Amino acid sequence: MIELKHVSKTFDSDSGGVDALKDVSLTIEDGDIYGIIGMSGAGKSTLVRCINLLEKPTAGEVVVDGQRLDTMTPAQLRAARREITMIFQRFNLLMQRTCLQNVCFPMELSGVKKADAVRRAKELLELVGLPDKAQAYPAQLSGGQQQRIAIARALATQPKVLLCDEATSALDPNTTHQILELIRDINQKLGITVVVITHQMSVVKTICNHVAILDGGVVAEKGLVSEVFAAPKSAAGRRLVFPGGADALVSDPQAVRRVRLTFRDSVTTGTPLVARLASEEGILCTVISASTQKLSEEVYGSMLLGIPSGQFQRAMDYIDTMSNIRVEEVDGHVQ
Ligand SMILES: Nc1ncnc2c1ncn2[C@@H]1O[C@H](COP(=O)(O)OP(=O)(O)OP(=O)(O)O)[C@@H](O)[C@H]1O
Repeated sequence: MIELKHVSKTFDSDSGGVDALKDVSLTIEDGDIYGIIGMSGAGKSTLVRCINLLEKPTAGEVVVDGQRLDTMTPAQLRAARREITMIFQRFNLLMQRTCLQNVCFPMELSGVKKADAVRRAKELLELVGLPDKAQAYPAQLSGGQQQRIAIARALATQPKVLLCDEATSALDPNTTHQILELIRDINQKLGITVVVITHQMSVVKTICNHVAILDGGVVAEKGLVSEVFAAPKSAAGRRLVFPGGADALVSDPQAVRRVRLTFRDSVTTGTPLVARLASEEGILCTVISASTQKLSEEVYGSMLLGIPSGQFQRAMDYIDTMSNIRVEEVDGHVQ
């Protein structure tokens, strides 16, 4: 289990301190795939670097597998870091070494005998689907293949935790999908806990079970991906899940009040709500935006309606009678 308890990180800069993380508390269970998402500058990289103590928190505790990392000696920390490995957006492979030598490298550092290291490296190249690239150099590989080698190298010390810092951000959508499949496969086969840092919703939706949304160094909300993404409660969550600030331009806030409806399951998403409001209640709403998404094999719908101000309460009472629909009024900025 990874536990961050009231972690804060302040960087010194010429113009004063920068509070990159403010009182962040998170628990990531063993074997989970946990996404940390947020806009640029939200503190994602700082957070992930605090998990393996590449950054030392200014305050708070980092506990991995029951061991408190932030009070360890450098030697203890080096040993603990073998269990917490990391992959990066730019792969960070050693370009003068072959793929096999890259995968052997962390084993060399930790004193594994050469023959054993080579045997394990070959198994890992097999696991990531590139057994034939052992003697190739990184520059001879595509970005997706380089990330596979980086994953093999990260697994060389038999870690318990794999940290992925924007690991697919430099890849095209198809390759991204393949790498995410590989990470999920490794999580299932080896039981490794995975922490995914990303600014892409699609990445979190594809592989994560849980997610925390970071905003300005603070955890704005956290929970199951299906729950957070179906009905985000925080302003930062709504900005991520329902982008489209232009919505505010397409209806007159003086004449209509806006509500966001979120639906769960295919029966509810199939309900002709707008038509029923019109035919049964005589309320003519405008649909400002609407979408459906699939999360964890469930279908979720979201619709932003403009309801004529004079009929607002009647419409809300009617919608309240329907099951599996969550309704909330949103302000003029449509968050
Ligand atoms: N070494 C540093 N010195 C000073 N400020 C820093 C340092 N590292 C990060 N920061 C600041 O901390 C804040 C959080 O940065 P961080 O890189 O963690 O965000 P991020 O969410 O990962 O952003 P991005 O998605 O753009 O990488 C930013 O304001 C950044 O400028």
